[in-house]
Amino acid sequence: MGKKRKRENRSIHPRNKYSGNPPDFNKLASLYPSFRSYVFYSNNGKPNINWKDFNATRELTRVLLLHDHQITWWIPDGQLCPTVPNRSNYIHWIEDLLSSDIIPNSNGDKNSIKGLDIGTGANCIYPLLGASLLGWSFVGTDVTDVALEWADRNVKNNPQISELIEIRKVDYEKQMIDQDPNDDESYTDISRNTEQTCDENKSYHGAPILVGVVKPSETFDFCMCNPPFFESMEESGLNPNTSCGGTPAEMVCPGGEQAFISRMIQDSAQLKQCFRWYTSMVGKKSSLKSLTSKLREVGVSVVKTTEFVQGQTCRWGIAWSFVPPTKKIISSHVASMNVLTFMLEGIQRQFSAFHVLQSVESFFTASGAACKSNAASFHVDVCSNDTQFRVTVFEQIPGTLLVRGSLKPGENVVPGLLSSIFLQLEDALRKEFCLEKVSTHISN
Ligand SMILES: C[S@@+](CC[C@H](N)C(=O)[O-])C[C@H]1O[C@@H](n2cnc3c(N)ncnc32)[C@H](O)[C@@H]1O
Repeated sequence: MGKKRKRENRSIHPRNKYSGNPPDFNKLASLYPSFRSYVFYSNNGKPNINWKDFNATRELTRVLLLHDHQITWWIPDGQLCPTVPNRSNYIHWIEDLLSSDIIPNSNGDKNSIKGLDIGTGANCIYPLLGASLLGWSFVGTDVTDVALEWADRNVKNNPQISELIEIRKVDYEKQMIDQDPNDDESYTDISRNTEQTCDENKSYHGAPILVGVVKPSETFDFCMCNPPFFESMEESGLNPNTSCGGTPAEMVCPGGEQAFISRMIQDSAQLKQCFRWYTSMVGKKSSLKSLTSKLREVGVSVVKTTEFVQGQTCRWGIAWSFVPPTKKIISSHVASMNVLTFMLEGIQRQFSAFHVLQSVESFFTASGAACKSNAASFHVDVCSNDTQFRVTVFEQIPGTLLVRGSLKPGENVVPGLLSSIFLQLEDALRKEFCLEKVSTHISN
């Protein structure tokens, strides 16, 4: 129990309303009679609810949204019931991305942030939280009638923020008609490009996600998505310890999250800078690697990942952008294929740039290359049979280093060789120095 609490504290975002301040069931029970009926007291006198009871978890979400966010909210039986503290973490992570200087902030007006929530669900949780916590405006999309009807109700029942939220139907039929019936390519050719790295060639054949949903000339600061993670309801194996509901339409899509997010990536490669940040939740850590490779293939400028620990389950977040990174982080000549860069974030306290430099040297020496390191300017010159290059380690902020590899002037290298060496180096350094949680890749 102590262990679990520690884990939750570690993961909750510091700006989350519930960080260090978990929901007070006693107080909520005394204020809301409808919630009181679900609260029971365990032997140690602590109030709790039966997490396996959908009605109890839905009522908790209702009173938390009302009490802490002044949001009037409801969903019909069986629809996916969100947990408010956990969903808030994703919102705050996006807030961090938007305020970071990883990419330049072209939208100078902090007060007019606009996001698109892919698959907003009947619960419409992200637009409701984003609008009430941060004043963001949203387009929330969905495909099912029940989701669209209830998301709309949840918006209309909150006139204080309703102006900020548009619920948009993803019109599958219309998209199919608009498409040239002989032109199957528009949706299949990009998937072919990424199939080599696609998990068992799973591809998405569902409704449009971004292309065809975003209107011409529309731009957004970000998109977010809690995708259908699973390939079947059996796979979802509904958590026996909780009852958060969830219908097949909400939980399942052919190919699962791999296919869904891969389509998001393909769409983003067409829409490019229509969004400053593309983001999605990821249900399985194993999906991250293949998604990250796909992102590299389509030429994104930045990828960031994070971990959301949600009680006993873990989820991950992945974010990417086509906006060129700020000069502050990465010099302009990074665009040349002769320079590769990656960030090491979450470096454990006992390690410094010097340790990383030493490790870079051992990494290349172990593979038979000759190395000459310069501790004063934090670089190692590497000379192998194939090529010569310099690796430099830069301190960014405490706990974050930038590692840059650059070919010696005039040096040519087999295409892809430097990036493949760098992927391995990045992997090795991350394993040695970083807490597992966060990683950032910047590549050209
Ligand atoms: C896991 S639920 C997420 C609901 C809500 N955002 C949340 O976090 O609780 C996934 C949602 O995506 C919707 N969906 C599936 N395919 C979609 C598509 N192509 N475009 C928009 N929404 C889609 C489903 O109907 C469902 O409401």
